[in-house]
Amino acid sequence: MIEIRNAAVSYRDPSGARVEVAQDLNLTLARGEMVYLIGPTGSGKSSLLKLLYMDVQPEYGVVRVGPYQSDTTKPHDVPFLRRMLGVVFQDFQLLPDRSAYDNVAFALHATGHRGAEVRQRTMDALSQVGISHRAQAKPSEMSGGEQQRACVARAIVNDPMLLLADEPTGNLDPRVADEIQKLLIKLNRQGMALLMATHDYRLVRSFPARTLALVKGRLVEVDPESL
Ligand SMILES: Nc1ncnc2c1ncn2[C@@H]1O[C@H](COP(=O)(O)OP(=O)(O)OP(=O)(O)O)[C@@H](O)[C@H]1O
Repeated sequence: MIEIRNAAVSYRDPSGARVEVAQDLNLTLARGEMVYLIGPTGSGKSSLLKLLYMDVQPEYGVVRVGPYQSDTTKPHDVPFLRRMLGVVFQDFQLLPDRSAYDNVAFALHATGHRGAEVRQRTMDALSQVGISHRAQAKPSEMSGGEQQRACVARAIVNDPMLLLADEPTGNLDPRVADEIQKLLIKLNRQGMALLMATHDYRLVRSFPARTLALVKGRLVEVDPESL
């Protein structure tokens, strides 16, 4: 259902020269699978996630997400592809002047939902992440953990098949990081595939799952216990 085949990622440097970040990337994610993506800073973890939400096109090779394939998906189809994915970032990226409720409801409005359905689904998502009592709080009134829970609610409210998490615990202390990780694992067990980029080897050891490392531009399977 989710596949990267022989793909490479490259960018242009300021002089216009092509700089290859990753080559021969191969990844298959089964329905409901959980995978960690580790690697040193700058190794290309975020770029690999961007391949999947088609923010970056592969230099060569193919990316498939459900029925969408990178070489045939038109720009106007990308928003439909993204409805199948939820994305959570390290730096939350909540709208600062809106409540947790509005931040989550916004994602539903963007996909054409209206009225009572928005209210019901927004409150369900906030309940699932444990912050329904903070629905009216603005980001500045919420703890880091609460803000990340609101981001997770926003990411899951459209019921995605895959949750992409890019360093979701990077701004949180270890206790709160563990709570967020438990939340992501709970959602994964309910059937949502999870691909999580992280630097936090302590977290990977505490909650082991299939772990892939980006090493010199290539994906290598590693034993989480060995980290
Ligand atoms: N839009 C871009 N234009 C040019 N170079 C880029 C662009 N995005 C990323 N890069 C470069 O590609 C490389 C991989 O970046 P990427 O953000 O994917 O790595 P990462 O493993 O996620 O890093 P970190 O752990 O620090 O977040 C880096 O050298 C980065 O500078």
